[in-house]
Amino acid sequence: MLRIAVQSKGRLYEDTMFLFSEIGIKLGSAKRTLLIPASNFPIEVLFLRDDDIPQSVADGIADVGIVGENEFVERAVEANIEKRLGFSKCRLSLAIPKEEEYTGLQWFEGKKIATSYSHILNTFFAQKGIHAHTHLITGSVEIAPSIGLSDAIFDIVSSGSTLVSNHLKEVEVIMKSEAVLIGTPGLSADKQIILDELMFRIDAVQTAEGKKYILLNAPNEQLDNIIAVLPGMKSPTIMPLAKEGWSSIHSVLDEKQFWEIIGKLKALGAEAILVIPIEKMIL
Ligand SMILES: Nc1ncnc2c1ncn2[C@@H]1O[C@H](COP(=O)(O)OP(=O)(O)OP(=O)(O)O)[C@@H](O)[C@H]1O
Ligand SMILES: O=P(O)(O)OC[C@H]1O[C@H](OP(=O)(O)OP(=O)(O)O)[C@H](O)[C@@H]1O
Ligand SMILES: [Mg+2]
Repeated sequence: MLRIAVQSKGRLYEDTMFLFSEIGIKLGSAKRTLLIPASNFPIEVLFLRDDDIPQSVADGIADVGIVGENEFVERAVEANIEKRLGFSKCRLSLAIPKEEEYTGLQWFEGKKIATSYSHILNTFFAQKGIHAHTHLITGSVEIAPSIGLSDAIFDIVSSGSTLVSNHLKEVEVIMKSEAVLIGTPGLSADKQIILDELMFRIDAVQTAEGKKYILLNAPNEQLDNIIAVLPGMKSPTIMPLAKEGWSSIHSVLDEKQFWEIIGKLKALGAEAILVIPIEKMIL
């Protein structure tokens, strides 16, 4: 059994539960139980505050954990990043009152900065030769300047709307973050097998992201031209239609190239184009 530490409530909790459902891991719905085994996979889920996840993995209390990279770097513990998960994306930024004129990093010299990420901030300032005072608070960081607690803040930013509603402006991005799967050093061979299966399933979900399955009908004389514009995984599947001289073509498209390719296909005489989402992809 592999033990995985997960945030007990909050943003990462939601995103992690969604990942578990996509990779087919079912958890019993025992409310307020902090250690729940999956019913169909050899893992048990340990629910913790996200701040405690890096240490619990480093100590081997949990074998692996899902946590924001920001929190992992802040704790500076011995654990490995096994996989970047691509969700809960945010950045850690310095922000100052919006009426202040920002003059570059020197602005922070001698200033007081409220943050929950003092290790990351102090490391950054030490590298840049700036002497500032960090004031550690664990929440509601954005309110600190307006109540006289600090001159500036260093905190998580995503859309930026929390900064705007607190009359702050983002002036420096220090770190980009996303959820990561971390692992304890020296996992046993048995547990490594379970972790490999877990990562295989996550890969299948990640590979399918941004990909669409496309089906279309085309006149046979245009087949070569149509195949030339379709990237596909290896090559498209082609099947004859009951209608003489026509074929059905199936392929996989990247969402980013989607509209450009559809335009070309239509120009080549493609008809009845169907685009279907792909849930998982195993290459
Ligand atoms: N607005 C956001 N957009 C995207 N990701 C975010 C955002 N806010 C936080 N995150 C990411 O989600 C993680 C958890 O955020 P959350 O606000 O749920 O934590 P918390 O308040 O510290 O919870 P806990 O009670 O577990 O300590 C953060 O460490 C960060 O990696
Ligand atoms: O740039 P934005 O999109 O506004 O997001 C940034 C905010 O999101 C997080 O708080 P959250 O909303 O999770 O609430 P919390 O204070 O309860 O952690 C974070 O602590 C910031 O305050
Ligand atoms: Mg926390």
